[in-house]
Amino acid sequence: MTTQVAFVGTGSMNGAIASGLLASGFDPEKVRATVRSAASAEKLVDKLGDGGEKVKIFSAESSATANRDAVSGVDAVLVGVKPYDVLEVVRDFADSLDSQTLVISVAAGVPLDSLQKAAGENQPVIRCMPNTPSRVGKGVLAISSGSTVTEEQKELAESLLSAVGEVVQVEEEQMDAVTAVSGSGPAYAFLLAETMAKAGVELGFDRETATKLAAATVAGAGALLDSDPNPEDLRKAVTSPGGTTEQAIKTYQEGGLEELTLKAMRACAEKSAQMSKEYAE
Ligand SMILES: NC(=O)C1=CN([C@@H]2O[C@H](COP(=O)(O)OP(=O)(O)OC[C@H]3O[C@@H](n4cnc5c(N)ncnc54)[C@H](OP(=O)(O)O)[C@@H]3O)[C@@H](O)[C@H]2O)C=CC1
Ligand SMILES: O=C(O)[C@@H]1CCC=N1
Repeated sequence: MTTQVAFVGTGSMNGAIASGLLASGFDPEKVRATVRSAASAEKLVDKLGDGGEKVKIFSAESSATANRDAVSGVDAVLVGVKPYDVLEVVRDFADSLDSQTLVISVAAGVPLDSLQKAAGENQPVIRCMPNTPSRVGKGVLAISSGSTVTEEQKELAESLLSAVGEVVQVEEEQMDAVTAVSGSGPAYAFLLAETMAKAGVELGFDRETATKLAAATVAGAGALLDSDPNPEDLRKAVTSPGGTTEQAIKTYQEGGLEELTLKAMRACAEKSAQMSKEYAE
């Protein structure tokens, strides 16, 4: 692929996409990445993994034109700064974009309309809600395109993003729900692993062993789900009638796991909707 791509703000999320893209074989010499501090720029080489040393890295602290330099002449820009920084950062580099450069924001709660205004009324913009398993090529990336995005540009976005996971087209109004399920979702699975490890310590393991057992179990369950995306069947296959698992599942269900999960995901979606109002322009 000869596409050139710039990552503006390369932290947890954009760093995961950049690493996943490089691991998929994308030419590191076609990748630029920016961060705010010089210290983060130094650490980024290692964080990017395969080919990280060939990526051109810019820091906004070291150069006031870092983001403008990074986006100039590329085919796609992935904006991965915190939501409250997105519009200011996009406005700052907008004049350095080629007219065809695709601007993809991965920020939660920043509406397409606001991105469009910040980038310029004819600039192609896409709102994306990815997740961090993109780092290992197992992401889910929901995208919603602005009105000026051509079919060819949608294909470019899909071909770039599908290198790190599954790309799903959604309507923008579904982004709050997407954030609640897949954007924030990895944290729920990690919380489960964390909680299981703590409970393992209560049951008598040292912390290291408990964490190893819990993490390997959640990772193994994820790998099974990957080969057979049917959680209910997989759960039933572990649960022998009258056996041990049944006791644990019953305890979870009687304790309100379903209601609590719905409540947590509603809170997440509501926060995303509230942010969309805050960043509406
Ligand atoms: N983390 C996640 O799982 C997900 C995050 N997102 C979205 O991704 C975005 C980033 O979140 P996350 O990766 O967690 O945050 P991080 O804090 O990890 O990353 C933010 C990055 O932006 C850089 N940055 C800040 N200001 C500037 C600037 N002016 N110019 C260039 N770079 C800058 C930071 O550099 P420095 O380190 O030097 O400060 C850092 O590299 C958010 O909008 C979030 O909503 C979406 C889906 C999932
Ligand atoms: O917590 C957040 O706001 C970001 C968006 C989705 C996952 N992390």
